[in-house]
Amino acid sequence: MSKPNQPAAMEQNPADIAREAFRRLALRRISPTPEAYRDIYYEIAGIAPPPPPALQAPTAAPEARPDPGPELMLYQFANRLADQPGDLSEFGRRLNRAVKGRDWDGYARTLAQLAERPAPKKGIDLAELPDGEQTKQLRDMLARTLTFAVASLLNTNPVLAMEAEALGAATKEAHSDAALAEIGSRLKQLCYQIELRSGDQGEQQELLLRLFRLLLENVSGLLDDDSWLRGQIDMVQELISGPIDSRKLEDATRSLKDVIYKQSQLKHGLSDVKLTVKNMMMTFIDRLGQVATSTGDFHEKIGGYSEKIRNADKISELNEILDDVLKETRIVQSEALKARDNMVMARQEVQDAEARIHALEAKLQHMSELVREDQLTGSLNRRGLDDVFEREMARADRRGTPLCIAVLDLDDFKRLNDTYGHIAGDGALKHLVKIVKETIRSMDVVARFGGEEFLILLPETTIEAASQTMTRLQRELTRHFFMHDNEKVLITFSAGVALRRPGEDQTELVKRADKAMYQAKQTGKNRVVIAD
Ligand SMILES: Nc1nc2c(ncn2[C@@H]2O[C@H](COP(=O)(O)OP(=O)(O)OP(=O)(O)O)[C@@H](O)[C@H]2O)c(=O)[nH]1
Repeated sequence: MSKPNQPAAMEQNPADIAREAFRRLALRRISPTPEAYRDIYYEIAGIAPPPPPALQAPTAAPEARPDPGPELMLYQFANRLADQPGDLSEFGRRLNRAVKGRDWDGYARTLAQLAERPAPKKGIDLAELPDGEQTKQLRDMLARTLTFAVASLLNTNPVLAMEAEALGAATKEAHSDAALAEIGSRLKQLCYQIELRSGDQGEQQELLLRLFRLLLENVSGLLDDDSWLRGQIDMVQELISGPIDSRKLEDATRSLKDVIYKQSQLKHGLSDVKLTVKNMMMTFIDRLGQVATSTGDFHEKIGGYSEKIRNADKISELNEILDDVLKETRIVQSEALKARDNMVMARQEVQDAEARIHALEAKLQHMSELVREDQLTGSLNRRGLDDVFEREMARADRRGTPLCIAVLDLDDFKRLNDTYGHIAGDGALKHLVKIVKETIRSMDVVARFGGEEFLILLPETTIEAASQTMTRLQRELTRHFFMHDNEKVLITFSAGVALRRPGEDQTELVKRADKAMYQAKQTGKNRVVIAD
């Protein structure tokens, strides 16, 4: 505010002093003459009154300054007020007119109106007026909010944080409409930017949480067996399911660290166990291979298993391989283990000795079987069959191998006899035995059971294989006809096959096979029926 040239005591606020002077005149019910005003004015200002001035009529020269003294002061006050912006200037002009017209009542009325004038309205240049107490507080609060609160909340975005601080500083200085309008627009822009960023941040947080949940689900998928770890994972999932705060995140991190530590321990332990099992199995297979060198394709299979074990990377795979190995091993196991050391040490000697023994045995067997043969067909007779039966049952029991028999009966043999004669019938029986011997294995034995009925003994044979052998024999008979007087005679037979039950004797077994053979007869002949 520019200051006029006037006494020191007046420098404080002549308008206020003038206003107070008129208030006191009114209170004391004193007429507002210049003299009365002057006395009270100097009383309020606390200075000695000057000697009475010689008044000069302001009407004589309207633009001329009045003489110094109260009128001059009233004149000066009016002029200064007229220089003020807004409605103050109108008050100034009215006071000026009153001074010039020496209309002291009018001057007093105008001053009273000035005193009662409401607070300045919007539109007055605030730069020229001091802040009210509330405005000051509000301005301060806004500046602090921007400088400290908003700026520190924006610490992840330095550009916006700096703008918030700059706005805080500008708010303290902005006293004009234009400055406030500019701050308002910058504030609006800042709010818009913050809103944008907070949307992005929320989206990023959601994406991170989704990623985290996905990881947790995968980790828990790896932990089928461990209830402790599953509990930890569930806890972490529960922690992040609700609203997230830093405490919850800390808890989740701690729990997850425990899980990761335990998991790494488990993984380490698991690979150790796998390696140990692998090595154990390799050693086992190597030893088995050494023991079983003479067991032909078993040895090759064992080699294959070693390779499989080397390539296996799951315990479950190793288990499957071990099962297969054990299955293969079971057959040779008992013999292989019994003869293990001797076989390795003196394999060649054993093989030679075995060969000699076999030759000798075969010779002996042939000789003994001569008196046990059926004279017509060359198959075993019943006595021979009984001996072989006894031997094969004992062997099957010892080895735990299956033993099957088949009972064969030629179909319509009576008609053949009747048609071609008995000699032809005999020839047909011999032809049958010849084809049987060519079809069955060397270890199988055929015996004539009586009349046109035969029995075939099939050691180490499953019931399915026995049945297939009989069907194959029927096929062979249709391919190799019995020839009588250059005539092709088709011989067929019906058969019943039976697998010996554990401990079952010869009579029971033959009875079951016989029953099955009769079923084959009754259901059309030239058939094979498996006994119950
Ligand atoms: N040539 C000859 N015939 C025999 C011999 N032993 C038994 N037979 C005959 O074989 C025939 C058996 O006849 P059946 O028991 O009625 O049986 P089938 O005619 O074969 O009739 P199905 O068994 O029902 O097919 C009888 O005629 C016996 O005489 C033998 O050593 N030589």
